[in-house]
Amino acid sequence: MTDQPDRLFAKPLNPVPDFAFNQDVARVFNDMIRRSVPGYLLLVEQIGLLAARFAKPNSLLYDLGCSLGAVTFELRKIKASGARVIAVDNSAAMLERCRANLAFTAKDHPLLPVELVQADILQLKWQPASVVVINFTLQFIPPDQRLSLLQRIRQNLMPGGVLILSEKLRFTDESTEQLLTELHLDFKRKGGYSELEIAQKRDALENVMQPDSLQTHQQRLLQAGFSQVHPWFQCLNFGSILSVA
Ligand SMILES: C[S@@+](CC[C@H](N)C(=O)[O-])C[C@H]1O[C@@H](n2cnc3c(N)ncnc32)[C@H](O)[C@@H]1O
Ligand SMILES: O=C(O)C(=O)C[C@]1(C(=O)O)C=C[C@@H](O)C=C1
Repeated sequence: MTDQPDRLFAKPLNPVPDFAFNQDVARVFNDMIRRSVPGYLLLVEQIGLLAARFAKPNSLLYDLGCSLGAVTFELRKIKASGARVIAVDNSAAMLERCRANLAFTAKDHPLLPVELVQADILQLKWQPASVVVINFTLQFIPPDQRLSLLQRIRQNLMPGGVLILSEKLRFTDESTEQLLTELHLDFKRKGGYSELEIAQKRDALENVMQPDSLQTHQQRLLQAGFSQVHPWFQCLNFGSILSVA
């Protein structure tokens, strides 16, 4: 399945529809996320490095909101005998492409088996895991359901297991929020997005994506029962946190 360049918001839309992970987005997502999230490729690669340190043999590694499988591709390279990757997404369109992408993977080195699950991560039937990754997905979960989701993740992590949570970040300091937002828009402009695309994408995300501050994430992760919370990556207004059960 060929990916296409992201031109979804290039023409005037009236009204601008709420952003949804549908066929149109899935078709351009590979391009969209690289041009929208600064440091994305480096982040995904480093997630593989962090996960490899904590993955336990004969355990599960979860990728929650797997989209096209970028994180799953990193998790399946991990050398942990008997481990399995469970890649979850509630978008059939995303999973269809993820399945096709996985089929193309070279078979020239041993890879962990992957199970694709179409489900709402809020309704997931959990099995004990050593690694859970939720990469730019929690921000699409209703804020009042985020703590209970993190508590369920914590309860299903083995001792010493980890959650790697990456999110777009909001800043409580107004000048920081304004500066990093502008720098993010500069990043999008450099990636070839027009002012119309930037404005329409922002409107489309308005009702479906609610970023939190780093402080809110840290407090909520401790409240969910994690013993250690380590912010380890930030690029402009996008960051990632490693939390240890
Ligand atoms: C920004 S994308 C995640 C990017 C992906 N993790 C990566 O690193 O390339 C958000 C994904 O979460 C999925 N998603 C959003 N809400 C979900 C839910 N409640 N249950 C399962 N998947 C969900 C969307 O379909 C979408 O594929
Ligand atoms: O904040 C934005 O403008 C974004 O495009 C961010 C973001 C994300 O963080 O998930 C939003 C939608 C797409 O999934 C790609 C990137």
